[in-house]
This record gives sequence, structure tokens and C-alpha cells, in this order.
Amino acid sequence: MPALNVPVIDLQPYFAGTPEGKAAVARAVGDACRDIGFLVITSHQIPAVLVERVAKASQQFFALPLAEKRKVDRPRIDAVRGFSAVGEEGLSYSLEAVAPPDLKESFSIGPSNVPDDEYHRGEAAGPHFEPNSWPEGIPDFRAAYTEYFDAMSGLARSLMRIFALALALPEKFFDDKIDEHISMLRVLSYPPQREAPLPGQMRAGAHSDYGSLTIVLPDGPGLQVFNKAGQWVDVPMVPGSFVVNIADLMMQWTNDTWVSTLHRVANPPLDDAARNTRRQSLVFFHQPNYDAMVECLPSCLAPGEKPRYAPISSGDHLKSKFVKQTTLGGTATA
Ligand SMILES: O=C(O)CCC(=O)C(=O)O
Ligand SMILES: [Fe+2]
Repeated sequence: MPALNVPVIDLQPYFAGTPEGKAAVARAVGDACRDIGFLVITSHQIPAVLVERVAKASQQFFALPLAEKRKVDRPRIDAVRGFSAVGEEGLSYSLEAVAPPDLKESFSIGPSNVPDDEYHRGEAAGPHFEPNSWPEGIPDFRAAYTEYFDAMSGLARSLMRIFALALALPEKFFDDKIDEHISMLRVLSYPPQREAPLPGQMRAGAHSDYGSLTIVLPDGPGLQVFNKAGQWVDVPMVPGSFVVNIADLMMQWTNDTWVSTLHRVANPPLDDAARNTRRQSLVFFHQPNYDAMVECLPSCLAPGEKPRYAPISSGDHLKSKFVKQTTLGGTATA
């Protein structure tokens, strides 16, 4: 029987570095990825002050007048950079369902300090190293965002090492596939809901994420996960933790052994206090190097079984998600 709730896993024994500690964490994480695709992590080594700086700079940004935020508007559909306003995106578009747009706005960045060479700037790089745009007038914004992006890159690498152990691979198996990762940091602001949402409208509609893994820091409840029993369950709110989920590319890499699970952000309850509450979450979408090949991992294939998917590069996998969204008239997000 798979676990039906999102487990809380302490990473301390992994970072302590004993073989037994690492193996125990890898076992717990592997079980979570197989059963529900979500886990909450503690002892992750990300300083609380850094989190607070990003949260504060983001609050200042989202409090700006719309015209000011529009100055750093997202440039193109395939370049997830800058600001997207409420009503411009619907996550459930990616599931081919037509639903009203999500009740959220966002600001996104990709990698910074990108070298000016062929790998990063040539045609093959596509939009993956698109420059970031930065709002003016919020002193710590750029520094906080870039430092947080780097901190998340480090945590994602540790998580990928734990994944490797959980998948009976050498611990550093994924290292050279994520050393030029094309991840995205996206801060989401869900405004207070003073008016009732449209039928079917949510803070974020049901969707799965695209890449290898996502690291989420919500500042309040609402995130729900669709478990294997077909129930929506709340992700536990644990102070000082992060929520981690695996995403579509990892599911494909593991030949569907691990699950990229549907999730959504529910509307606040209808009482006045909750309706007046703004929600903010920091979301890091980890995506391997654009040329990393995603092909069935050896430990995910039982004897006599065939891989379910043809090999595909991380960049092409991501592109396929955007193409799907644009044909539906929605805009790509997660
Ligand atoms: O805001 C959250 O808690 C999660 C948002 C999310 O799932 C996403 O943007 O992909
Ligand atoms: Fe998501």
C-alpha cells in the first residue's frame, strides 16, 4: 500500500555523511518519490535569513503599481523571465483542460552570470539562458534573488545525489547532467480574494511540474496533492522546511517508477480573515542541462522489460511542454 500523505524527511543524516545515514535518507526519499512524488524536507542547510530577504524583496515588488511591474514584463512565451500578471496564466492549460486563469502573479529568473560562449549563447541554447530583467528601486532584490537561485542549485544537487542513491546509482551520477542546469526561480504572489472566484478558478489549477524536481517554500496553506487513492491531501506546513516534488522529466527518467503528481493551490476558505490573506511562495523549478539525455535509468528496468519512452534531451523535453501549451492558447509556466 503506498503512503497516502506527504512525509516529512530530515536530511541531517545525509549531510552528516555516514554511509548508514545517507542510505536511510535515500530510502525514505525513494519511497516518497515512488508513492506520492512529494516530500517535506528539514535540515536542508539553507539559511533562514536568505529566505527572508527574498520573501521581503518579493513583497516589495508585488506591492508596486501594475504599470511599474509591467516594466519588467515577460518578454516572450518561451522565455520565462520577469513579471506575469494575474489572469495571464493557467497551470491546468498544460493538462489540455480549459479552465479560467489562475489567481496569481509571478516574477521569474533563470541562471545569472552566464558565460558568453557558444554553449550558452549559440543556437542550441535556445531561450534557456535568456538574460534576466530586474525591477528598479528595490535595493536588495537582485542580490537576494541571485543568491537564492544559487542556494537552490546547491540544494537541488544534493537532492539529485540522494535520488541517485535511492535509484541504486553512483551518488554523483547526475552531477555532470546538472552542472549547466537551466532551472527557473519563480516567486508567486496570490492576491487576497475579496471576490468569489469563477467556477473552477483556483489560485493555481491542477497540474504537474515539468522538470527534474521542484523546491517550494509556501508562506501559508493551500498546496494540495492528488494521492494514489484519488484524494486531494494538504501538504503539511512545517516551519523552516521546504516542499520538494519530482516532476515530469524525472518520472520519465525513472520509467514511471517515480511519480510526478498532480497538485494545485486551493482558494482560501470563505471567511473574511482568510480571504484577505495574500499568499506568497518561492518556487525553484530544477531542469537539467539542455543537452543532458533523459533515457531510462538502468535500475528502473526490470529484466525483460522495455523502456516506455525514447531518449530525449532535457531541452527538447522542456520545449515539448511549451509547444503543448501554446497550441492550447495558454501560457507556459511550471
Ligand atoms: O504556490 C505553491 O505552493 C505551488 C505552486 C506550484 O505548484 C507551481 O507554480 O508549479
Ligand atoms: Fe507546481
